[in-house]
Amino acid sequence: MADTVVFGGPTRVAGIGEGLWRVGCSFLIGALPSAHLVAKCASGVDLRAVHPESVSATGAYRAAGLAPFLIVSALDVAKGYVAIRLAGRGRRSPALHAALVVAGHNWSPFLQGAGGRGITPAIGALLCTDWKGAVVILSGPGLGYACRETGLGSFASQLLLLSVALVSRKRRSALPSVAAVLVPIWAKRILGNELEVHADLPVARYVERLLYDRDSAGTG
Ligand SMILES: O=P(O)(O)OC[C@H](O)CO
Repeated sequence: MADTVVFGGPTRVAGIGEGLWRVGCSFLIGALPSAHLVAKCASGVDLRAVHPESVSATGAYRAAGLAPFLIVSALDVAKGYVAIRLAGRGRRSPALHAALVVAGHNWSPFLQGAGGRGITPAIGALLCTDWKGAVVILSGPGLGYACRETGLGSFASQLLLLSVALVSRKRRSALPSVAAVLVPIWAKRILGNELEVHADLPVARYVERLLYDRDSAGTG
Protein backbone atom coordinates (compact mmCIF):
# COMPACT_ATOMS: atom_id res chain seq x y z
CA MET A 1 0.00 0.00 0.00
CA ALA A 2 2.85 2.36 0.90
CA ASP A 3 4.26 2.40 -2.60
CA THR A 4 0.77 3.07 -3.97
CA VAL A 5 0.63 6.28 -1.94
CA VAL A 6 4.21 7.48 -2.46
CA PHE A 7 5.04 6.33 -5.99
CA GLY A 8 1.65 5.82 -7.59
CA GLY A 9 1.95 2.03 -7.57
CA PRO A 10 4.06 -0.58 -9.37
CA THR A 11 2.54 0.23 -12.77
CA ARG A 12 3.60 3.87 -12.49
CA VAL A 13 7.09 2.87 -11.31
CA ALA A 14 7.39 0.48 -14.26
CA GLY A 15 6.24 3.28 -16.59
CA ILE A 16 8.88 5.66 -15.21
CA GLY A 17 11.51 2.93 -15.57
CA GLU A 18 10.53 2.31 -19.17
CA GLY A 19 10.60 6.05 -19.88
CA LEU A 20 14.11 6.38 -18.44
CA TRP A 21 15.23 3.34 -20.44
CA ARG A 22 13.94 4.88 -23.67
CA VAL A 23 15.56 8.22 -22.85
CA GLY A 24 18.89 6.47 -22.23
CA CYS A 25 18.48 4.57 -25.49
CA SER A 26 18.03 7.83 -27.42
CA PHE A 27 21.32 9.19 -26.05
CA LEU A 28 23.16 5.94 -26.77
CA ILE A 29 21.75 5.71 -30.30
CA GLY A 30 22.99 9.24 -30.95
CA ALA A 31 26.36 8.34 -29.46
CA LEU A 32 26.95 5.43 -31.86
CA PRO A 33 30.20 6.55 -33.59
CA SER A 34 29.23 5.85 -37.18
CA ALA A 35 31.61 8.39 -38.77
CA HIS A 36 34.53 7.11 -36.70
CA LEU A 37 33.82 3.45 -37.53
CA VAL A 38 33.18 3.97 -41.24
CA ALA A 39 36.26 6.17 -41.71
CA LYS A 40 38.37 3.70 -39.76
CA CYS A 41 37.17 0.77 -41.89
CA ALA A 42 37.45 2.67 -45.18
CA SER A 43 40.83 4.34 -44.74
CA GLY A 44 42.28 3.38 -41.37
CA VAL A 45 42.15 7.02 -40.25
CA ASP A 46 41.12 7.96 -36.71
CA LEU A 47 38.93 11.03 -37.24
CA ARG A 48 39.56 12.16 -33.68
CA ALA A 49 43.21 12.64 -34.55
CA VAL A 50 42.70 14.54 -37.82
CA HIS A 51 39.37 16.33 -37.25
CA PRO A 52 38.64 16.21 -33.50
CA GLU A 53 36.19 19.13 -33.49
CA SER A 54 33.80 17.31 -35.81
CA VAL A 55 33.78 13.53 -36.07
CA SER A 56 31.10 13.61 -38.74
CA ALA A 57 30.09 12.72 -42.29
CA THR A 58 32.22 15.62 -43.56
CA GLY A 59 35.22 14.25 -41.68
CA ALA A 60 34.58 10.82 -43.24
CA TYR A 61 34.47 12.49 -46.67
CA ARG A 62 37.79 14.24 -46.09
CA ALA A 63 39.39 11.07 -44.81
CA ALA A 64 37.85 8.44 -47.08
CA GLY A 65 35.77 9.92 -49.91
CA LEU A 66 32.21 10.14 -51.16
CA ALA A 67 30.90 6.64 -50.44
CA PRO A 68 31.83 6.81 -46.72
CA PHE A 69 30.27 10.31 -46.58
CA LEU A 70 26.98 8.99 -47.97
CA ILE A 71 27.00 5.94 -45.70
CA VAL A 72 27.70 8.02 -42.58
CA SER A 73 25.08 10.62 -43.55
CA ALA A 74 22.44 7.90 -43.98
CA LEU A 75 23.39 6.21 -40.70
CA ASP A 76 23.34 9.49 -38.76
CA VAL A 77 19.96 10.54 -40.16
CA ALA A 78 18.70 7.05 -39.24
CA LYS A 79 19.93 7.57 -35.65
CA GLY A 80 17.64 10.58 -35.23
CA TYR A 81 14.71 8.87 -36.91
CA VAL A 82 14.99 5.67 -34.89
CA ALA A 83 15.35 7.53 -31.58
CA ILE A 84 12.06 9.37 -32.09
CA ARG A 85 10.34 6.19 -33.24
CA LEU A 86 11.60 4.49 -30.08
CA ALA A 87 9.92 7.22 -28.06
CA GLY A 88 6.73 5.36 -28.92
CA ARG A 89 3.63 5.90 -30.97
CA GLY A 90 2.13 8.22 -28.36
CA ARG A 91 5.33 10.29 -28.50
CA ARG A 92 4.60 12.34 -25.39
CA SER A 93 8.20 13.51 -25.21
CA PRO A 94 9.66 13.57 -28.74
CA ALA A 95 11.48 16.82 -27.95
CA LEU A 96 13.40 15.19 -25.08
CA HIS A 97 14.40 12.27 -27.31
CA ALA A 98 15.36 14.65 -30.11
CA ALA A 99 17.60 16.65 -27.77
CA LEU A 100 19.23 13.51 -26.40
CA VAL A 101 19.93 11.82 -29.72
CA VAL A 102 21.60 15.02 -30.99
CA ALA A 103 23.51 15.47 -27.71
CA GLY A 104 24.73 11.85 -27.86
CA HIS A 105 25.93 12.43 -31.42
CA ASN A 106 27.71 15.66 -30.47
CA TRP A 107 29.40 14.43 -27.29
CA SER A 108 29.74 10.68 -27.66
CA PRO A 109 31.01 8.74 -24.63
CA PHE A 110 32.33 6.18 -27.16
CA LEU A 111 34.63 8.94 -28.51
CA GLN A 112 35.62 10.38 -25.11
CA GLY A 113 33.31 13.37 -25.63
CA ALA A 114 34.14 14.09 -29.27
CA GLY A 115 31.43 13.93 -31.92
CA GLY A 116 29.70 15.72 -34.76
CA ARG A 117 27.79 18.97 -35.10
CA GLY A 118 24.32 17.42 -34.79
CA ILE A 119 22.83 18.29 -38.15
CA THR A 120 22.23 14.79 -39.50
CA PRO A 121 20.54 13.28 -36.41
CA ALA A 122 18.47 16.49 -36.20
CA ILE A 123 17.30 15.88 -39.78
CA GLY A 124 16.28 12.33 -38.81
CA ALA A 125 14.43 13.51 -35.71
CA LEU A 126 12.62 16.28 -37.62
CA LEU A 127 11.62 13.80 -40.34
CA CYS A 128 9.51 12.18 -37.61
CA THR A 129 8.06 15.34 -36.09
CA ASP A 130 7.84 17.78 -39.05
CA TRP A 131 9.50 16.79 -42.35
CA LYS A 132 9.47 20.38 -43.64
CA GLY A 133 11.80 21.32 -40.79
CA ALA A 134 14.16 18.57 -41.94
CA VAL A 135 14.23 20.10 -45.43
CA VAL A 136 14.97 23.56 -44.02
CA ILE A 137 17.85 22.41 -41.83
CA LEU A 138 19.26 20.28 -44.65
CA SER A 139 19.27 23.20 -47.09
CA GLY A 140 21.77 25.24 -45.05
CA PRO A 141 24.91 23.11 -45.38
CA GLY A 142 24.17 22.55 -49.08
CA LEU A 143 23.69 26.22 -49.97
CA GLY A 144 26.51 27.22 -47.65
CA TYR A 145 28.86 24.75 -49.29
CA ALA A 146 28.02 26.21 -52.72
CA CYS A 147 28.96 29.68 -51.36
CA ARG A 148 32.05 28.37 -49.52
CA GLU A 149 30.47 29.28 -46.17
CA THR A 150 29.09 25.98 -44.90
CA GLY A 151 29.08 27.06 -41.25
CA LEU A 152 27.23 30.31 -41.91
CA GLY A 153 24.80 28.62 -44.30
CA SER A 154 24.03 25.98 -41.68
CA PHE A 155 23.40 28.64 -39.03
CA ALA A 156 21.16 30.64 -41.38
CA SER A 157 18.99 27.59 -42.06
CA GLN A 158 18.81 26.82 -38.33
CA LEU A 159 17.71 30.39 -37.62
CA LEU A 160 15.10 30.11 -40.39
CA LEU A 161 13.88 26.85 -38.87
CA LEU A 162 13.43 28.53 -35.48
CA SER A 163 11.74 31.59 -37.02
CA VAL A 164 9.26 29.48 -38.99
CA ALA A 165 8.44 27.43 -35.87
CA LEU A 166 7.91 30.64 -33.85
CA VAL A 167 5.40 32.15 -36.30
CA SER A 168 3.74 28.87 -37.28
CA ARG A 169 0.12 28.28 -36.40
CA LYS A 170 1.27 24.88 -35.16
CA ARG A 171 4.03 26.33 -32.98
CA ARG A 172 2.84 24.63 -29.81
CA SER A 173 3.60 21.28 -31.38
CA ALA A 174 6.50 22.33 -33.65
CA LEU A 175 8.56 24.58 -31.39
CA PRO A 176 9.61 22.04 -28.72
CA SER A 177 11.23 19.66 -31.21
CA VAL A 178 12.89 22.50 -33.10
CA ALA A 179 14.28 24.00 -29.89
CA ALA A 180 15.33 20.53 -28.73
CA VAL A 181 17.59 19.95 -31.73
CA LEU A 182 18.90 23.53 -31.92
CA VAL A 183 20.09 23.71 -28.30
CA PRO A 184 22.70 20.92 -28.61
CA ILE A 185 23.64 22.03 -32.15
CA TRP A 186 24.33 25.60 -31.03
CA ALA A 187 25.96 24.47 -27.78
CA LYS A 188 28.40 22.36 -29.82
CA ARG A 189 29.22 25.29 -32.09
CA ILE A 190 29.85 27.62 -29.15
CA LEU A 191 31.47 25.29 -26.64
CA GLY A 192 33.04 22.47 -28.67
CA ASN A 193 33.82 19.05 -27.23
CA GLU A 194 34.64 20.27 -23.72
CA LEU A 195 31.31 21.99 -23.01
CA GLU A 196 33.29 24.72 -21.25
CA VAL A 197 33.07 28.50 -21.19
CA HIS A 198 36.54 30.07 -21.01
CA ALA A 199 36.45 33.31 -19.04
CA ASP A 200 39.45 34.69 -20.94
CA LEU A 201 37.76 34.31 -24.33
CA PRO A 202 35.94 37.46 -25.54
CA VAL A 203 32.18 37.22 -26.18
CA ALA A 204 32.82 38.15 -29.83
CA ARG A 205 34.68 34.87 -30.25
CA TYR A 206 31.67 32.88 -29.04
CA VAL A 207 29.42 34.85 -31.40
CA GLU A 208 31.82 34.08 -34.24
CA ARG A 209 31.71 30.38 -33.36
CA LEU A 210 27.91 30.42 -33.37
CA LEU A 211 27.70 32.21 -36.73
CA TYR A 212 30.57 30.60 -38.64
CA ASP A 213 31.29 27.46 -36.61
CA ARG A 214 34.98 28.35 -36.45
CA ASP A 215 37.62 30.34 -34.61
CA SER A 216 39.44 32.90 -36.74
CA ALA A 217 42.34 32.83 -34.30
CA GLY A 218 42.33 29.05 -34.24
CA THR A 219 42.19 28.63 -30.47
CA GLY A 220 39.63 27.30 -28.07
O1 LIG B 1 26.53 17.86 -38.03
P1 LIG B 1 26.87 16.42 -38.29
O2 LIG B 1 27.79 15.84 -37.31
O3 LIG B 1 25.64 15.62 -38.50
O4 LIG B 1 27.65 16.37 -39.66
C1 LIG B 1 27.17 17.12 -40.72
C2 LIG B 1 27.82 16.68 -41.99
O5 LIG B 1 29.19 16.62 -41.85
C3 LIG B 1 27.40 17.56 -43.15
O6 LIG B 1 27.61 18.91 -42.84
